[in-house]
Amino acid sequence: MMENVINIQNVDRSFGKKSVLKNISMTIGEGEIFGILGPSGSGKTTLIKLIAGIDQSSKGNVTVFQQSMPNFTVLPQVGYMGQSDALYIDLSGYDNLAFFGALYGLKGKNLKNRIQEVASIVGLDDALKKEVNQYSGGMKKRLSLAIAILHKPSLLILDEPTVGIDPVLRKQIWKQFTEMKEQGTTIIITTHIMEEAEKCERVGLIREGELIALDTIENLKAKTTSGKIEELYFENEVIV
Ligand SMILES: Nc1ncnc2c1ncn2[C@@H]1O[C@H](COP(=O)(O)OP(=O)(O)OP(=O)(O)O)[C@@H](O)[C@H]1O
Repeated sequence: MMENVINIQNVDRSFGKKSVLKNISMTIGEGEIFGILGPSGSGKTTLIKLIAGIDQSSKGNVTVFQQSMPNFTVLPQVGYMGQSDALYIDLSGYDNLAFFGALYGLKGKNLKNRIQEVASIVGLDDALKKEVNQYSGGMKKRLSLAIAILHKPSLLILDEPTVGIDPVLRKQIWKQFTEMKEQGTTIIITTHIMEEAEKCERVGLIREGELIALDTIENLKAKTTSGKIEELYFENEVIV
């Protein structure tokens, strides 16, 4: 049986008087590729930050690997890639990877090999020696992704991972996600692009902080008359 890695129960998140997440409940299973789809400002980033333990809910519970979040003991098992790059731009790509690798406790030959491995996954083999301030936006994004997967996390949380990445590399990165999934990694991806959401096994649709639908792409499409998931955003009824 597939175990639930993530359990979100009646979660609210407010900033002052502004309610950004409203009574969200969902579970995500081990080895699932789960998409969080919603327009800009709907609350996707806020939600995954609660899962990653970077932020705390105002109400309700988030558990990851059966631990109530935020929880430091869970962090080594989590890889997180935010929307803005957290890179040292005066260092080379290699040194960025070496720095974060050391934080994760990787050393010596293991670290070296793993850096080569992740660099090749994201197509940065030839750019590792360059300083990051010479990288393009897409290259920085790929380096951030390489850092997020460096320690082989069991849970990978990615905020719009393939924005600014060309289709060829996007395909390669998705292939890697599938391989990681097959090895049991749970992957959560936020996106506002339908095509990207369609690659996920299940998708939660968020609108103005509410989870309006959650299902497989196939089932979500079956709930529409046009066969287009976008349609669900224009319905008033919440179908979770
Ligand atoms: N720390 C904060 N203080 C106040 N408001 C915040 C804070 N963080 C997020 N918000 C607000 O919460 C809402 C949801 O933001 P969030 O970043 O989660 O949306 P999103 O769906 O990820 O959007 P995008 O796709 O543009 O990143 C926005 O209106 C945002 O202004």
